Amino acid sequence: MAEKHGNLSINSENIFPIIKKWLYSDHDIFFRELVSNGCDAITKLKKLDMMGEYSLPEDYKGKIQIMVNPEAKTLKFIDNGVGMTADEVEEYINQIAFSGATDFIAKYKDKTNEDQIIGHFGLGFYSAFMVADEVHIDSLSWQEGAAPVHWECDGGTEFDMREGERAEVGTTVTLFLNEDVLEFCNEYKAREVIKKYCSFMPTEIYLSKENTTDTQTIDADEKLDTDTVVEEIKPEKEEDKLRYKIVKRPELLNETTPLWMKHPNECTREEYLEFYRKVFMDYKEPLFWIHLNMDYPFNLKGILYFPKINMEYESIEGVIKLYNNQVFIADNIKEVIPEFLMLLKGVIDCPDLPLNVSRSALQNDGFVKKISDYITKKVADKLSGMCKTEKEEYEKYWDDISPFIKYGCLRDDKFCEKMTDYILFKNLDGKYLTLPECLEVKKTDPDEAEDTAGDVDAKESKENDAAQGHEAKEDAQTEGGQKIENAGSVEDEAEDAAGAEVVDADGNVISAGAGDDAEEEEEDEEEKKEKVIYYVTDEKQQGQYISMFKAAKMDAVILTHNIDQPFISQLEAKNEGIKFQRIDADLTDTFRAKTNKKTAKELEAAAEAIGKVMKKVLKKDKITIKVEKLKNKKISSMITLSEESRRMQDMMKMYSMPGMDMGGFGKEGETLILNANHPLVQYVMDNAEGNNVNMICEQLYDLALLQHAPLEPEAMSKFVARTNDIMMLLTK
Ligand SMILES: Nc1ncnc2c1ncn2[C@@H]1O[C@H](COP(=O)(O)OP(=O)(O)OP(=O)(O)O)[C@@H](O)[C@H]1O
Repeated sequence: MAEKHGNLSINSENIFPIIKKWLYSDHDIFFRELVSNGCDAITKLKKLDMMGEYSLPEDYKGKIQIMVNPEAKTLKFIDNGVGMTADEVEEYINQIAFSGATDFIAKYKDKTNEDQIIGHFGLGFYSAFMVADEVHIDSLSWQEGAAPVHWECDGGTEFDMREGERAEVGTTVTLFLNEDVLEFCNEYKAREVIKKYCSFMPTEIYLSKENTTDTQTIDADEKLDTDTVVEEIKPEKEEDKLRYKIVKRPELLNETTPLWMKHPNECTREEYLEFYRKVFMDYKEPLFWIHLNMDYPFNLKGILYFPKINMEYESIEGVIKLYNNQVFIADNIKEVIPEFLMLLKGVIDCPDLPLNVSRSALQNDGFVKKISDYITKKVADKLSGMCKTEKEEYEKYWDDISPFIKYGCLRDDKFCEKMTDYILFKNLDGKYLTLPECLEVKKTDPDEAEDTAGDVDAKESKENDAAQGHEAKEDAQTEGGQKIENAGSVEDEAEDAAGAEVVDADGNVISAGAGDDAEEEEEDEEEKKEKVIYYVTDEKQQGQYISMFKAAKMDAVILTHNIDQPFISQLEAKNEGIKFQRIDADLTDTFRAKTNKKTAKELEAAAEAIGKVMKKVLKKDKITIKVEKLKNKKISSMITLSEESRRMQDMMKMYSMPGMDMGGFGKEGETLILNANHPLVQYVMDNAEGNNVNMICEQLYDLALLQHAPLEPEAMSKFVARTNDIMMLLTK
C-alpha cells in the first residue's frame, strides 16, 4: 500500500490534552476499552466463521495478550480477532472513532463533575491517548489478500499509515506510555487493573512481560508447544520425574464464564461461596443469595449476596458491581441498583443498559427505573418466599437481615408493601412473630393473668371467676396461646362477662357499664379499633416492666436497633389503627385492680393530696402524680413516660446540636404512679406530716426511676446516702 500521511478530521485544535486532563481520575479505563475492542474483534471473527464467510483454524482459540515492557515503556494489546484493512483503519480509526471521541468530549467538556459520566463508554480506542504519547496499530484483516497495516499517531491531529508487517490475522495496539503513567507497564499494576475491569470478560486474557527472563518450573509432561525451555532439571532420584525450567508463561487473568452467566440449576452451593470469596474478598460466609436470571423484557443476570452483618462493630457497606456483557462498568451505581440494596454484595450484568449517557439522564430513564424495580421485586419475592416456606431458616437470619429490610421499607414504598407481612418481631419468649401474628387479638383477662403471677389474694381471685370462664372459651380459639394484647379488649372482656357481677379489690361492685354514659361507650369503640403493640428497647433497663408484662401474661416485642424507631413510626403511619407503645409508656388496665367509680374518685383526691407533698419534696412541678390500685402489691411506685413525649425527646436528642440545652424537654410526659395497695404509699397518704415522709417520698421516686432508667450521678449519690440513712433506722 502507498504510504499515507493525513490530517485527522476534527475541529478542535488537539483533543488529546483534553482527553488526558479530563479523564484524569480513572485513566486506567483505557485497559478496559482496548481489551473490549479485542474481545469484539474475536467475536466478529467467530461469527464470520459461523456464517461460513471465514474458516477458523482447527485449533483456533480466541485470546487477548497484554504485554508490558518496562524497559521500552510500552504496553501491547494483541488479539487474534478480525483485524482491519487499510480502508477500515481509515474509516473506523481515522474518521468514526475520532469523531466519536470528539463528540464525546464536546458533549461533556463543560461538565466539571467527572462523576456525571458513567464509565466513559463510547470513548473507545482513543482512550489510549489518556496515557500514551504515541499509539501504533498493526493489523491484518481476515479478508483474503488483505495487506497488513501499520498506523501511528503521536497524539497530535496527524497520523501516518503504511504497509505493516503483521503476519497473523488480528490486531496489535502498542502504547508508548507517557512518563507520568509508567506504572501501567509494571506487571503488578497491570494485573490489578485488568482484574478490576476484565475479570469476567468472555475471551481469555493473558498478561506477560515482554522479553522476560523470569522462569517457572514444570513437570516434563506438562510442557506445551508454546513453552521455551531454559533448562532441563534431571531427577535426583530415579523415581522422580524429569522437570523443565521454562520462560514464565503468560498468566491467564480472567474467567470467561462467570457464575452469574450459568443457570441457577447448574450452580452448586460451593460455587456460590467460592465466587463470593473471590469477588468480594470476604471470608465470612454470606447468609444466602439470590441468583437473578431473566431474558425478557430485558436482559439481566446477577447474584446478590446477603452478607453477615455485624451491626455493632462494622459499618455496613456493600458492593454491587455492575457489568455490561461481562465488562465491568462500576461499583454501586445507585441509579440502577436501589439504594437500600447497596448494603448487599453482588454482581449485576445488564447488556441492555444505556451506559454512554450521563448519570442524570440515567435517573430519568424509564428503562433503568424498570431494572431497578425488578431487582427490588426479586429481592422482596425471595425474602417473602423464604418466610413462607422456610420459616425456620428465615428466623435464623432475621436478626442479621432485619436492619437491611427495615431500611429498605423506609426507603422504598413498593418494597415496604411487599415486605410488611414478612417483617418479624421477636417477642418476650424469643419467638418470632409476623405483624399479622402480633396483631392477632389475645383477649386476656387481667385477673386470670394476675392469679398466675400469684400476687392476687384469694378474695380477688374468687371474685373474678366469672370473667375467667369466658376467657377460657376465647383462649381456645386463639392460635398459639400468648399474643400481643389488643388495647381496649381487657376492659371490655371483664364487662362483657355475661352478666357476671364484677367486684373490685375492696369488695365494691363495679357498675359494669350500667351507669356508663354513651360517650364512654363510644370511646371504648374507638379504643377497640386501635391495636397496640408493646415494645422493649432495652431488655435490661426495662426488666421490671418486662416482669410485670410476663406476670400479666402480656407480650411485647423487642426492638433494640436504631432503625426501629423510624421503622415503627412508618408502620403506624401506613397502617391506620396500629400503635406501638414502649412497655413503660403507660399503665395498662391489666395492671390495675378493678375499682368502682367511688374508689376512683377517692384515689383522685388522694393523688391530689399526695401529689402536693411529692412535688414539694422532689422539687418538681412538671411531674404528674397518680395514685392507682395496682394488683401487684409488691410494687410501690413506678414511672411511665408517655410514648409521644419520649419519641419527641429521642428525636430532639438525635438532631440536637452539641451543647444544646435539652433541659427544656426533659422529663415532659413523666408520670409517677404510686400504688395505693402498697403499705408505704398508704403510710404517706395517711401521714402527710409524718416524720420520715420526705425520705420515703424521695426514695419512692428514686426507686421508680431506677426501674426505668439509670439515675443521674448526683441523684445516685443522694440515693445511696439516703439508703444508708434508711438502713441506719433499722439499727435503732
Ligand atoms: N482490536 C481491534 N480489532 C478490530 N477492529 C478494531 C479494533 N479496535 C478498534 N476496532 C475498530 O475500530 C472501531 C472504533 O473503535 P472504538 O473503540 O473507538 O469504538 P467502538 O468499539 O466501536 O465503541 P466503544 O466506544 O463502545 O468502544 C471499532 O468499532 C472497530 O471496528
